[in-house]
Amino acid sequence: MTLTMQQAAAKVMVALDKPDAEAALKLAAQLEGVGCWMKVGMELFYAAGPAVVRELKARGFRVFLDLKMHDIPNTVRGGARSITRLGVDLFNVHGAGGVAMMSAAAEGVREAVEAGDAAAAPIVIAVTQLTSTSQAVLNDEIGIGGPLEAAVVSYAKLAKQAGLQGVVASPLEVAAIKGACGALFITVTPGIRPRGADAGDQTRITTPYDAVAMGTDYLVIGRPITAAADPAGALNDILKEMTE
Ligand SMILES: O=C(O)c1cc(=O)[nH]c(=O)n1[C@@H]1O[C@H](COP(=O)(O)O)[C@@H](O)[C@H]1O
Repeated sequence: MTLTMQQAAAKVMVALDKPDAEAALKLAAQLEGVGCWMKVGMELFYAAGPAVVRELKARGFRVFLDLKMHDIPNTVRGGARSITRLGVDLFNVHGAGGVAMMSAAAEGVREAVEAGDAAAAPIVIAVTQLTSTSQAVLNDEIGIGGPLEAAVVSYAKLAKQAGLQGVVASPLEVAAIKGACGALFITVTPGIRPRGADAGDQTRITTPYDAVAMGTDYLVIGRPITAAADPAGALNDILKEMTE
């Protein structure tokens, strides 16, 4: 299926990895009206907190809050309640916490919605293996044996069992995840690099075009946009590539 520019924009989550609200909102202003999501991660949230999330929502962005919660189930349940009250559209927990922890996140969301503290339930997804992790690091350093794809699919199945709606993985694993968990199980994929862009610390990378061809639902893209001299132009080039 060929995407329109609007459909492509709705699949892009821009990683707003900035040190403070001023820098983040300045960048967001340049991308307003395009239709992309904003991802607020640790760097920005630890500095600017819930206020920056509310401001992005007020400016019309859909927001992915990326805090990768990983703690005992009771703590994660409470964290999920707080995040749900904040009104984000999607957030993640770490799959490494296991089924009880991931289920607690889903329960926290339900509790906040049932208490009338949130208008809608955010989508909850689990991180599988970070896109900076290579096959060699997984096997030789972390100590998980076998193919990386199998480890990712195993996390995806646990996330589904826990009642989560999807996972974070690289586009390279999307077909295997959808094969194991169904076409509707959401895949959110960082590790996106336009041809010729610096991979940086990412190891499992694909181009925006390949990510779309591999069937990913959402492309998380940071530095190729946020570190560009013209972020709006860089995003536009990526959207054009996605519609090819
Ligand atoms: O959960 C995430 O968003 C995430 C998971 C993962 O496996 N890899 C990964 O890169 N991310 C995030 O995706 C973004 C990628 O940014 P760039 O590498 O600058 O495009 C960063 O904000 C990461 O924190």
